[in-house]
Amino acid sequence: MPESPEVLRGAGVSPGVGHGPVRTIAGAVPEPPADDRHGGDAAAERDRALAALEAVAADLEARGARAAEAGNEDGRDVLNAQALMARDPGLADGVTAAVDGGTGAARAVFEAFGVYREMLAGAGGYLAARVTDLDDIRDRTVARLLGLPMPGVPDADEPFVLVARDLAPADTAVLDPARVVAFVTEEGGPTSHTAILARTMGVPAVVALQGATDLADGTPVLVDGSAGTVRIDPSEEEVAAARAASAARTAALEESTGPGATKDGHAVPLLANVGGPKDVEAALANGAEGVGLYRTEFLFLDRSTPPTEDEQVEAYRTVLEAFPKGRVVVRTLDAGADKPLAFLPPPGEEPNPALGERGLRMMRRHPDVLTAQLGALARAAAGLSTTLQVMAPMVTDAAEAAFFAAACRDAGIAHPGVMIEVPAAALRARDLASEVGFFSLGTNDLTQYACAADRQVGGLAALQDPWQPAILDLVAPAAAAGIPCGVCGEAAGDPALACVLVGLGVTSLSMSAPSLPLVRAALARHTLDECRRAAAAARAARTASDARDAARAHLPELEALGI
Ligand SMILES: C=C(OP(=O)(O)O)C(=O)O
Ligand SMILES: [Mg+2]
Repeated sequence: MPESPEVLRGAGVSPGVGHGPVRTIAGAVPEPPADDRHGGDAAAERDRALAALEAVAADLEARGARAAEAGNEDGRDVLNAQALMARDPGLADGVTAAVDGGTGAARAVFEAFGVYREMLAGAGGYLAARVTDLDDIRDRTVARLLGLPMPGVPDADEPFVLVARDLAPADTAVLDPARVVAFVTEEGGPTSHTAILARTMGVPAVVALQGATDLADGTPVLVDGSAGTVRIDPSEEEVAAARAASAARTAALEESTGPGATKDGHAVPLLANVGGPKDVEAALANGAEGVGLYRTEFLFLDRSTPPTEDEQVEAYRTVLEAFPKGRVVVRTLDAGADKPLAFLPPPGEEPNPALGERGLRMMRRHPDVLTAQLGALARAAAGLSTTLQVMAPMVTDAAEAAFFAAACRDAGIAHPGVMIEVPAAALRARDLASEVGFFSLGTNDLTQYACAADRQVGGLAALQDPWQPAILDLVAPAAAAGIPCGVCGEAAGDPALACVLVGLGVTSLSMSAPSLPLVRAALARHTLDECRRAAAAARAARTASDARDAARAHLPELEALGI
């Protein structure tokens, strides 16, 4: 049936249904003209400028208090630090001097911030990373003085659908999942960090939706994060039907508990992807049997110096202790490309950072950082019953796998493994399997590299699809290489694809915690044989969408789960 023009289609990256009015993150605030002069009353103009700064500081503090009430204490700290910047006496002096010289309030604010901006940018590292925070305060103050809409996440009393070109980490620090019923972005691919964040928060999301930011504020929309659709001005019946499907799914999910297994009892441990101790609660709440991917670089994003061994031990031990009967797979730092770390910059200009020094390549250049991390991991696991497994990202061949295994052995780590996310490693998985004890397939990067489609480019979403039969062809040799082979890329969280991966021989699945129940339910309703038939049918297809359809034909129970 052709779809009505009221339905826009993007990439569904976080399941669920959200209904509410559109609220758009306002666009850039323009620079006030350089010749902006006030009418002559300098005292009044100065008061206006300083009052605007104070109002911005107070608003940031109020948002901080709301973030803390919603349990987001990191968000509160970021916002309080911004409020302090807005109240900096040196900044007020700069504004006063410019206004006294005849400059209009908005331009005076813009120029006073400019001085600080240069100082911070010049300082490099952590301080340079604060330039964005400073720009945000400047833009808020200028918007207030010029009567323009406030940039950043809008304030609203009723639940709303947040629409943006893309979401910056600073925008998301204050998001309250009770108020934001869905995300819709014009950019961002299925493996972008906006998509990962949406899944972590359990908020339905559609990304790479062309024309998203043309939706007028207040337009009612119905977002389906599984189908990737946004229905404009839906009827009451449509909203009710979507809600009913969503409720049926929730009911089915409530029945799905316990360890992961197919209908005929083939065990498939279901694990969580975490970025640090803060994600443990959601992992446990969703029944994770352990951690399949601990992205350690997220602990150290905002620092100009490497973390000390003691700091690391604490962060690792908290996660290890949460799974005394399970396993925790920790990934060594994956610095570079989409996860730049200030204290580990690339050695020089890299025209293609995704193809540059990242992951294990970076660690080989900084062996001291790798040794310290492995040492901290060994210390963190000492005396605990949890099984610690440690894996390296961005491994290309058997020599690199051997290097990593030796470094682990030297540190006293018993279970070294590697991620399979470079096509060369997947094709020669047997060579790598003789060096390490396990594989974990990173389907996000594997898809990026196999399809030559940068995961940060929203326009290429169709090519960043792990249903591409070529990706399944790369999974197969890794799963058949004779050592345990999990999947920790986002593909593991797609219930239909999870069944296919199990059919290809994958031995565990790790995903954002909110995806666990649906994957558990999908597996529990299909036999290993059905999964194998679905996998064979998907590999025999010629396009990603044909592969999806072909697999579904062998997974009859997906529909009952609203998938
Ligand atoms: C799990 C993966 O790692 P990341 O998304 O952190 O690069 C992957 O590439 O699939
Ligand atoms: Mg990766």
